[in-house]
Amino acid sequence: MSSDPTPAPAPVPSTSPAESDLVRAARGLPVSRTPVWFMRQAGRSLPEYRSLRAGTVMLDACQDPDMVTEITLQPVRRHGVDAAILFSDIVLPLVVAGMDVEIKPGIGPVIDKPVRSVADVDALPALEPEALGFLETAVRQLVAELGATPLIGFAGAPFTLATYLIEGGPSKEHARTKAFMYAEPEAWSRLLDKLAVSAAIFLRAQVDAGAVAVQLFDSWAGVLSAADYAERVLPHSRAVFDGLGERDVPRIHFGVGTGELLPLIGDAGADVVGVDWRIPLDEAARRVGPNRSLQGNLDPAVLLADRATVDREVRRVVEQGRTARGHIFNLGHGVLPDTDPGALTHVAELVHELTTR
Ligand SMILES: Cc1c2[nH]c(c1CCC(=O)O)Cc1[nH]c(c(CCC(=O)O)c1C)Cc1[nH]c(c(CCC(=O)O)c1C)Cc1[nH]c(c(C)c1CCC(=O)O)C2
Repeated sequence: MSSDPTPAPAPVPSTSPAESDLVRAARGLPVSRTPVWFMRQAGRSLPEYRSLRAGTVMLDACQDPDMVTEITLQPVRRHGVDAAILFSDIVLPLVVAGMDVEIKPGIGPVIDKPVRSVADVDALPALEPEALGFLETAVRQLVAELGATPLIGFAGAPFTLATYLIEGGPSKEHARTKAFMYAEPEAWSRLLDKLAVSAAIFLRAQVDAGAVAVQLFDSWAGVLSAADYAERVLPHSRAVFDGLGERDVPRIHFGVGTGELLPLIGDAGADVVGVDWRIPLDEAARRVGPNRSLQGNLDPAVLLADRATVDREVRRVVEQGRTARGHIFNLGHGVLPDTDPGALTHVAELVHELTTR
């Protein structure tokens, strides 16, 4: 309707997390500069994390509000990123519900008695919201400390959690998971329903305590065909987002190797689609369409290269990101353990320098 040719003025940086550049980019609104954060920014790449965590088991650290608060804040202080993401793990809701999940150092989540039968699915314990008091305490403390910096809450998507439950640990092909999906479609659907319910409880607890955006990690969804994803997985991921009800927080939906699934990943109810490094953001923008923003997609391995290479790749991602409705700069997957933290700080500064309006 408007014929005013002058572009919208750049907003001044906000003092409210709900009005931050992260939230605005997620909604496709004008930003003062492209917001940047890094998946797995809190954790193993930081020496201050390694010394704080020494002697504490990962899953205990995740349930200690003071430790969660400090670890979550570390990368915000160090890198000047535009968002914090709660320090936790996608398997935490399963642990709190009473499943015998362990995180083995150097391996990842391991389950003693994997889910292999219909009876195993029906025997899984449910997550009680009342058990998440530690999480609410951590989020409230964090929000108080973070000031204008937004906190992202997160959960693992039903499919990715199911891969750990069925395989019993990390796997490459997820063959047992797919076999169960094909052989026991009804039990599969009940399993993913249960996981969707607990993911929604986990997200609601974080949002109700003050997280202003959420990310659903379906890290391993890229192993599925589009048809199987659409029919057997997407409805359950959508149920997680629907479980947020009227909570008006932007929803980020991420998976690895999902180039062929991007339109569907958006359709599951995302405001922002997370993209790994395999396809450029301009192509990703074409695939998700004009109604969603993008997050990504610097290859985490680029951070192990020389500074000139890092700068060239950051510039490319920033330029290609300009074709999206909104862009949140991030890596295409988590920070690799050997990453020099100085490289992350540099990337955050460079993105800000290149995009300040
Ligand atoms: C594969 C894996 C999981 N859980 C774990 C592994 C092995 C990790 C490894 O040694 O590399 C165990 C784990 N998870 C996390 C830690 C601690 C810190 C660290 O190593 O950096 C550890 C030891 C933090 C985390 N783990 C996760 C987060 C949340 C979000 C984030 O910071 O990006 C954190 C702090 C989320 C998570 N957790 C998991 C997945 C698939 C995801 C989704 C993100 C992804 O695909 O990488 C399962």
